[in-house]
Amino acid sequence: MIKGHVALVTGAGSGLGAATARHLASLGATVACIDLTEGAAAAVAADIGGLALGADVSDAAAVEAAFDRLLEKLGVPRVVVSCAGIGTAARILPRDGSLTIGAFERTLRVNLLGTYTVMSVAARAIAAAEPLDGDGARGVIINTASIAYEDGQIGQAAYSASKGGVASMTLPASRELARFGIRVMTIAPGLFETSMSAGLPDDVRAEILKAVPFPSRMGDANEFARLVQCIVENPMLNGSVIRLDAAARMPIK
Ligand SMILES: CCCCCCCCCCCCC[C@H](O)CC(=O)SCCNC(=O)CCNC(=O)[C@H](O)C(C)(C)COP(=O)(O)OP(=O)(O)OC[C@H]1O[C@@H](n2cnc3c(N)ncnc32)[C@H](O)[C@@H]1OP(=O)(O)O
Ligand SMILES: NC(=O)c1ccc[n+]([C@@H]2O[C@H](COP(=O)([O-])OP(=O)(O)OC[C@H]3O[C@@H](n4cnc5c(N)ncnc54)[C@H](O)[C@@H]3O)[C@@H](O)[C@H]2O)c1
Repeated sequence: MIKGHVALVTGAGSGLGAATARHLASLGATVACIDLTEGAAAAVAADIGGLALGADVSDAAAVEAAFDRLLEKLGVPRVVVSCAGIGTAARILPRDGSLTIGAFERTLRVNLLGTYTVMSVAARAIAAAEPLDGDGARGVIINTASIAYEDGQIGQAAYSASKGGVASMTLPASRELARFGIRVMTIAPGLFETSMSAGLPDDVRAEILKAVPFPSRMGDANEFARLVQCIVENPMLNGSVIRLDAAARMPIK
């Protein structure tokens, strides 16, 4: 389902998405790279001979338009990996008495609604495609949560809620899409070295790394990409959330 097929990666302009796009291309896939703007996806797409597409995943019309272009240029993707997302840090009750409802809404729109939107648009196209094997497999959708969906720190109520939603969607989505030969899996990474985690204050990062048993380090984006490959290549992986975290359990803050 990789070599000689089309794959779609969102958030492909950076970090885990970029590593995944590159890895799938190295395995022989033609990869469509979605990011906020076509320009943000362009460098990775150019490097791998893929297609750069610009779309805010929280904007359904933009996702549908980008997908229409993907179908026109490359055809139906059989592997869809949603990495697009934002990290949000905001207390429910900051000291200044402000309300952080806007941050909550934006976080849920991008991380949860955006993931659902991409999954919906992709599933509609994949379900109409020819089955690829004796099982009747047509494709696999891999979404990205975070260990924060279970170990959320102070200031991660919005982020953890968004990732908890992504994790909770996994089983019902896999149950529903099974009839179309589409598998749905979720990866919940621990702390990985990317632009997003670079935004963490050093003291926060240090405290988290103390709680990472082995290997006690930040993950490499290629280690995420290799799990994507494993999921695609093992048809018995369906409806599950895999923590990719070196046994980390995050501290309160
Ligand atoms: C300014 C920092 C921006 C950080 C950007 C981070 C971007 C997101 C990065 C994500 C990385 C990858 C994510 C991935 O999925 C893996 C992970 O999840 S790794 C874990 C990531 N962890 C976080 O993102 C932590 C998020 N939380 C925070 O960063 C902070 O909690 C905060 C929201 C920025 C607030 O910082 P504080 O240091 O707590 O500063 P405060 O000013 O809020 O508080 C200081 C002090 O005052 C006390 N206090 C606060 N509010 C009140 C109140 N309403 N009444 C009374 N007292 C209050 C508070 O208790 C503090 O004291 P202390 O906590 O020391 O007792
Ligand atoms: N880095 C980590 O430690 C870590 C850990 C757990 C989970 N995650 C999750 O992994 C995913 C990838 O994160 P990353 O670390 O590679 O971050 P990153 O910031 O390096 O990459 C995220 C990419 O998504 C894009 N993006 C953001 N909002 C978008 C939107 N609305 N529409 C389209 N594209 C959008 C960004 O432009 C960026 O290119 C995110 O969902 C993040 O929550 C990251």
